[in-house]
Amino acid sequence: MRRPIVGIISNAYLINDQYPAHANGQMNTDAVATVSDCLPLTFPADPAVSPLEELLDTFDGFLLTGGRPNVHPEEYGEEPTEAHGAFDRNRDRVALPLTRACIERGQPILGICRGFQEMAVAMGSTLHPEIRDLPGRMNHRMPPDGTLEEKFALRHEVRFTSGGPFARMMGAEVVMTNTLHGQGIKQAGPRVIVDGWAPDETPEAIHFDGAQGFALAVQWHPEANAAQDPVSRPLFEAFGEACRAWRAGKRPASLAAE
Ligand SMILES: N[C@@H](CCC(=O)NCCCC(=O)O)C(=O)O
Repeated sequence: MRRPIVGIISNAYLINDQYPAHANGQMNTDAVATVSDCLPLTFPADPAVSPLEELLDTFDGFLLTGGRPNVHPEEYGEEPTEAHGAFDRNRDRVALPLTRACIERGQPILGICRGFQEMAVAMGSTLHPEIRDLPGRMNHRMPPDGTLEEKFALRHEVRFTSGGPFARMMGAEVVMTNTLHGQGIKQAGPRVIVDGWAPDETPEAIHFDGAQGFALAVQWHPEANAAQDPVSRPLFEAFGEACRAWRAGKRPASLAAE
């Protein structure tokens, strides 16, 4: 049986400041290929060329990657301010409906950083545009002038719920992660279960009440050093197993009965 195919959502770029492109980081494709053991294919984050039903029919699972632009606040009922920074409305219009469809169908989906925020908002959460401005919060942003190693260095602990899905997956209740984000969950949606927190109580890991399939999201970047990092590896391995099951036609019991 061929390997499962994982759709990796793109970000929008201008090559040479003039040539529009869809792309994603090589760390993401490498993690999906070598740790999840799936075929990574990037798809354009544009509903005009990536219709939801075709995405769902084409891919066995989805990776919503990080991205510098922020989810537009109108997706969670708020007005944009200067603090919200740049947006990518096309990606919002693909990622949020895709999240809801995957959670309903039990089709595997993994969210990273912006992808974590997209999945949280898709399921009713609100975001704060700059968490480091909140009392008692750390600066979760990457060092802007750092090297790649410095940007993706492990910077803070994440504490998981004892006995929760992340603690069981990682074999630990406290782990170290990197951090490259300015925004964060302000109010979790009704089905969003926060399962991991930074030391300043910033939500760092979520799953979804009633989700029948693999639907997990993390605020940090597990794709960095995914093959060696003891936190990243089990996450991408579990994602790959879920995609293999989907590829083999296995469906959550509640869905199989339909
Ligand atoms: N824009 C959101 C999400 C941050 C995120 O995905 N960071 C990784 C981006 C890496 C890069 O392309 O610079 C936020 O700021 O919280």
